[in-house]
Amino acid sequence: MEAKLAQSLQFSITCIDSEKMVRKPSGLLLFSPRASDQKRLQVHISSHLQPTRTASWHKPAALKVSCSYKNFPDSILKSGSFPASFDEAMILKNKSEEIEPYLNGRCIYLVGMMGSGKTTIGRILSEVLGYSFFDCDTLIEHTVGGTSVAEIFKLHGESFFRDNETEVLQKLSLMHRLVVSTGGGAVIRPINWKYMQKGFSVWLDVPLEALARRIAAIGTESRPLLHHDSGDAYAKAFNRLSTLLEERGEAYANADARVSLENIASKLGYIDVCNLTPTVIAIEALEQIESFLKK
Ligand SMILES: Nc1ncnc2c1ncn2[C@@H]1O[C@H](COP(=O)(O)OP(=O)(O)O)[C@@H](O)[C@H]1O
Ligand SMILES: O=C(O)C1=C[C@@H](OP(=O)(O)O)[C@@H](O)[C@H](O)C1
Repeated sequence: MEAKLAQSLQFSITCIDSEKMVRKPSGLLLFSPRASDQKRLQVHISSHLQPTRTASWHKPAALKVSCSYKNFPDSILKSGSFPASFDEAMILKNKSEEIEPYLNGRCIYLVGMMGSGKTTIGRILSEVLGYSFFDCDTLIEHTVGGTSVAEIFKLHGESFFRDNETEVLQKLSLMHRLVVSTGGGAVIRPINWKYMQKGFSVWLDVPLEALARRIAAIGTESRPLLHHDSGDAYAKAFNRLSTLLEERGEAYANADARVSLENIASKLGYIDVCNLTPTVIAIEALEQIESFLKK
């Protein structure tokens, strides 16, 4: 899919007719929240429903539902090595059906530091919303003849990479019904915001410690700005990421919506953000988009 888009980016842009593709939500879900919230919620999802905060995802609920696991795409129940609970998957599906009509086909751009989960969360969001998913880095790699991001940095330098990044964002901004995982540095050029403002931008705000843990676990081969040959992987990643975050913090805050993992963890009573599954984070992203839409 991304290969195909990369080709179309080079020749012509195929604009997707969002009107024809809008999904009509339907279904009936019955939620029985636990003792802490005795109020029984009946959530009718109909095409006339206003986007309201109906079932709150942060209260794991005993669910009486009219569907089964078969109703969920694989990516929701299992994103990489992160299995989602049935409750989480149900709430995500519910929330996505609720807000999808109000997006009017506008794209969602995920921004955030390297390792913040833009690709992981982006794939989940695209699946539940019935959108296509694109990763800017992958599109840039295709545009530059299949050269990896690391090689592009090495052979042509960062500003060449940034020019390609801007070009890809400009072309994506002409399209509809996409979830786009941008590169961590896309926020530094004001022109990129002009393109992203055609849709909704969502900042995945992940604490530095968690980012450094993730980067140390997966390595820095594909992330040239973090690459190092030796030394303590966690400490190196932490130091480099913290410098980058100082430079970019304000730029990320330009996003329409912010998904703070610290805020989600505190709502759920978790001490560490590493307990948050991608599905829970995707639900919060939809809730934050919904709040933005209501402004
Ligand atoms: N909620 C999460 N908890 C733990 N690890 C995560 C979570 N989300 C993503 N990851 C892991 O972090 C790494 C970076 O995620 P990725 O989605 O590639 O980030 P980005 O696209 O922002 O660089 C991957 O190994 C991914 O599996
Ligand atoms: O933060 C950055 O400047 C970069 C982030 C990377 O993308 P991810 O955020 O997807 O890792 C990639 O675009 C490039 O290595 C530069």
